[in-house]
Amino acid sequence: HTLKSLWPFHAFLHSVLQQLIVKDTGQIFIEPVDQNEVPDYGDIVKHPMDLLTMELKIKNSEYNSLEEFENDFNLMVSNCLAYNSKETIFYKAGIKMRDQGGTVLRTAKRDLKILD
Ligand SMILES: CCOC(=O)c1ccc2c(c1)NC(=O)[C@@H](C)N2
Repeated sequence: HTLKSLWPFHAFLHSVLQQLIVKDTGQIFIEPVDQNEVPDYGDIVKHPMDLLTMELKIKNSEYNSLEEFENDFNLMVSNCLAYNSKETIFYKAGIKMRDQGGTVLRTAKRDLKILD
């Protein structure tokens, strides 16, 4: 059996998401930005994304490939780097998530290839 046939694809994505959640030590990516707390967020960020929303999309089978999952990860990070100025904690956490999450995704992509 390969992972693809034995294990539903969404179980694989869920394990990748868990690894990204571990990297979010400041827990700033774990749920949607509260636009009541950050009133101008919607003026700058047109397509918000966060890890909880990605989990719900996995459950709804909305990802048909690792690339689609990766696109939402990259959207989440680019929103963070676009909205927050460079000297902020949020921006620095965005850089860290881009780098550490990128490594998680590269390994996941390699794992999928090996299993084919
Ligand atoms: C309770 C106030 O919460 C926030 O101000 C806040 C909380 C979470 C945030 C965020 C802001 N900004 C962001 O760019 C994304 C990454 N996360």
